[in-house]
Amino acid sequence: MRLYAVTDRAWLNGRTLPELVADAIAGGATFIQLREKHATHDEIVALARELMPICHAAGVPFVIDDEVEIAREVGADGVHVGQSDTACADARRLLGDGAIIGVSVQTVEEARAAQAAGADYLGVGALIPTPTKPDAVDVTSEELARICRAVDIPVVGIGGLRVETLDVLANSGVDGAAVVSALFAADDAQAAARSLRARLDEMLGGGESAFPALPPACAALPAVLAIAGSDSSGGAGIQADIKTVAAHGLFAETAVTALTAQNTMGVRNVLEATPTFIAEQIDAIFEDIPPAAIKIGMCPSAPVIEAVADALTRWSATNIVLDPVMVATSGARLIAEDAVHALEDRLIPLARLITPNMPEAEVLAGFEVRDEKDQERAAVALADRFGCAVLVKGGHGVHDANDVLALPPTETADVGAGVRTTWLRSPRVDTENTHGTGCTLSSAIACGLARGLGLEESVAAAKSYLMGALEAGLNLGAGSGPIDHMWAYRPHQKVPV
Ligand SMILES: Cc1ncc(COP(=O)(O)OP(=O)(O)O)c(N)n1
Ligand SMILES: Cc1ncsc1CCOP(=O)(O)O
Ligand SMILES: [Mg+2]
Repeated sequence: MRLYAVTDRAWLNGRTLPELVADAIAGGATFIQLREKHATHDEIVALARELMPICHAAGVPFVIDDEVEIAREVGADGVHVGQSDTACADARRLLGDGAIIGVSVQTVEEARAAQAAGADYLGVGALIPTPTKPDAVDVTSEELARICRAVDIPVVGIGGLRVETLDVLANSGVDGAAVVSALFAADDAQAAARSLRARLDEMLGGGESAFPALPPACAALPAVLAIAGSDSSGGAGIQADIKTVAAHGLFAETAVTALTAQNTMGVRNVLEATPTFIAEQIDAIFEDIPPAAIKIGMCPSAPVIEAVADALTRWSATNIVLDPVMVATSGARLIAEDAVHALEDRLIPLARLITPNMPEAEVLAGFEVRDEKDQERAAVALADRFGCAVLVKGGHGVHDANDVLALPPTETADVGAGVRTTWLRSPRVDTENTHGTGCTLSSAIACGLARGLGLEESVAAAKSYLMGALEAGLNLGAGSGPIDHMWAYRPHQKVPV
């Protein structure tokens, strides 16, 4: 809701509304509302049908002002209604749970009532009197701030907002600005959107989100299943997976393979779940809310690996990212020899991607992996042998964290060709607090796949997310502490490139 564009054909001057909307989106508009007070029913329908594909191609939600029936007729993402329009609860009944319903409010009482009636966001204004809506009720910046504090749904300010007046939003708690004339009366809507967006990002923090936008009106949230062990200290394992999936705006599911008693200084004890119970968890999940992607972490023994592989085969699971947790950073082996064989024979063949660190790559490849040349050779050998993509992580390097991704022909759509490799290079973040980085990276990759991103894109986005979590500089516990999974939600957080 950062830059919410509300249309008006009053200033077309030979241009078309679809052109202006496309320009506004190209300049950084994040939300579009069709508001044409002088258009007929048929004109609004025709305009909506032209604008909707432009918005959706860019992942931008599209709602219509006032006209609930038309929103339903054309399949818009939702409506925006005022205090004297169709009531929010009626709009919800007509459009269903998946629709986006915005409500204009001018007071805290109206804001609370709208939220209680099921509004998804609020428009508050006019903050500055504006000829675009001469009948608007004026709202002070103080009331805007009170409204933002009173509700927990997003709020956008509206009315007289231009780059020079955006300061009225400062420190109010708003999520964004809604503008009409600042965009649609501008000679260059794209440039205008860019300036507004830049100023808003500067004022409200953030900027480019680390997370790709969810599809609008997302009634069926993609689920990501983590099959892994619990880390009582919360930084790694299932806990890191849940936080990562939630931070990506997705729905986390879990099948717990083992409980560990641990903190940032070490693991004190492990209690393995029985293979039968692990299978029961996976079956329960697939029978009800099948995941769009799966991350597999700690599978401590051969019977656990067999149970997981059998269950995933039974459900023809896809988009599996396997973090072959075998060797601790200290070099200690974490799973038994026969478990390594079970991993190779049963689980790796089901994976779309495996993410070994250098010591793990060494165990799987059967030769020393000490430098970038070895890293690449191991990635190619493993991708060849298992037919899946392989990310050999270089987090053990002194100065850098360069990872190599080997893609088998099935991932490159180049069936005649062999394995292709690509390097993802980044500086090493100077911190001791790296507990849970492997778990976090593999879950974040699964999130990308669940959203429908390609494998390379998912890996790049996940690496960027992990960098942000490391750079956030969280410093908890006496040992190697956890990273900040929610870093991108903290105001004014620096965003990595
Ligand atoms: C984002 C946003 N906020 C407020 C309004 C105003 O809605 P309303 O009060 O119903 O007035 P009209 O737009 O219908 O004149 C809005 N449209 N969008
Ligand atoms: C629809 C609306 N609701 C309150 S003010 C307003 C119009 C805002 O127009 P502008 O951005 O041109 O001032
Ligand atoms: Mg209205």
